[in-house]
Amino acid sequence: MNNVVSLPLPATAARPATPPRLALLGTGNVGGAFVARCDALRAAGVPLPAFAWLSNSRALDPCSDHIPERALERLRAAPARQGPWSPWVEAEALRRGDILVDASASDLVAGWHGEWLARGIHVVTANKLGNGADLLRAQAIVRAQRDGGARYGDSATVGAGLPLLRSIRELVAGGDRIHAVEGVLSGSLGWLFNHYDGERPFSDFVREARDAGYTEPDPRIDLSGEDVRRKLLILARAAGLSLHPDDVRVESLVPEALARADAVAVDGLLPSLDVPLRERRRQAERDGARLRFVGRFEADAAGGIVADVGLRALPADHALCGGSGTDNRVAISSDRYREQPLVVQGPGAGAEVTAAALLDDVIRIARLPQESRAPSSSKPSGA
Ligand SMILES: NC(=O)C1=CN([C@@H]2O[C@H](COP(=O)(O)OP(=O)(O)OC[C@H]3O[C@@H](n4cnc5c(N)ncnc54)[C@H](OP(=O)(O)O)[C@@H]3O)[C@@H](O)[C@H]2O)C=CC1
Ligand SMILES: N[C@@H](CC=O)C(=O)O
Repeated sequence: MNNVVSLPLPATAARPATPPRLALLGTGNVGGAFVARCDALRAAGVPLPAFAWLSNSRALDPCSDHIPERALERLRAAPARQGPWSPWVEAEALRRGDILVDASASDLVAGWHGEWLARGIHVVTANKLGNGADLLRAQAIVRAQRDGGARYGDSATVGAGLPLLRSIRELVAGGDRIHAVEGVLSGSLGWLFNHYDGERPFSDFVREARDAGYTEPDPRIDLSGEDVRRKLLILARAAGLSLHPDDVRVESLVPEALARADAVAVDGLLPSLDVPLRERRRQAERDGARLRFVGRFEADAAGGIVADVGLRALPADHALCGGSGTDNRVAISSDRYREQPLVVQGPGAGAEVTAAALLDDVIRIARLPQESRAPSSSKPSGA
């Protein structure tokens, strides 16, 4: 698990009879929307596990007053810290059956997913770096589910909860081979190319998408195609394909200087996107085409896989040109959907839909009977 194995591990007591509790990592856009949705559902009478604690990179709050909104406020006001230490590392121990929600974009946190699962702690994540990055880490997560008997809720990682991953898993469980997945998998890039008019600078639109909470905390992760690569890896692995990050050819939109810049300099360098994107749009317009940022993998029966991510100029009546706003639009071809693919479309970014997907997974896990919530023989989902 890379650099995380040396950190002190919270002890996990085996107390299967106690009700599960929630722990939340990340108090940003998605974490905040998650807390707000928990409050709204509780007020509507939906039973939810209580919070054991909430945390961000700066502090941990045990939520002793049982008012998560206040804990959120305290955490957001916590002073900055130096160094790689994370407050939750020394937190009150999570127990077998508890549910850890990862609403961070942290590689360090993702490196812990397998560890928690192996200890019987369920992990529900919007963070794609668990099963959408290194193949060994994704495989360890599958093994840890099997060994620890805990569930991995990853609905929020692709399409912000759209029934994409679920559909692929159900097709595979039903005996289908997945032949191809192709589509607009980025909500922010979908929004950008739905709105970019070639008049106002592209960088203005990027700032709007960032301020609306559609982009990753660092918008270069979207603009470089990295976010789509991660989603493609998650989908391919759900389809049973052992795809490595380097197996995906990625065309980045980010000029070299912007790619190399420190985080604080990113905003000032966004205008370096403007001229190249204006030219791409003008050329597409001359050709009667539309720009769409597309991710695709195709797998043949012999195990060969082609996977790529990049900006394409598509005929205006192309199936992937449909949709609006932050819509994802994704075609899945399989044994049964050979001639006409199964198409899933809907909002693929935004804090509210993402938080709803996280909470759906939490509710699904919390409602499982105790014995199937944490048996040593429960079936793993994922890669
Ligand atoms: N926005 C969207 O539409 C979607 C987002 N996602 C995913 O949701 C995740 C969160 O996105 P978003 O809310 O926009 O991001 P934000 O930047 O708004 O929030 C990230 C949070 O993670 C916290 N964090 C960072 N490192 C650590 C750490 N080591 N331990 C604990 N907490 C940490 C940050 O803490 P601090 O405040 O101290 O910096 C911050 O509170 C990302 O992984 C993203 O890919 C998934 C689907 C859709
Ligand atoms: N930044 C992502 C958010 C959801 O995963 C996107 O643009 O789709």
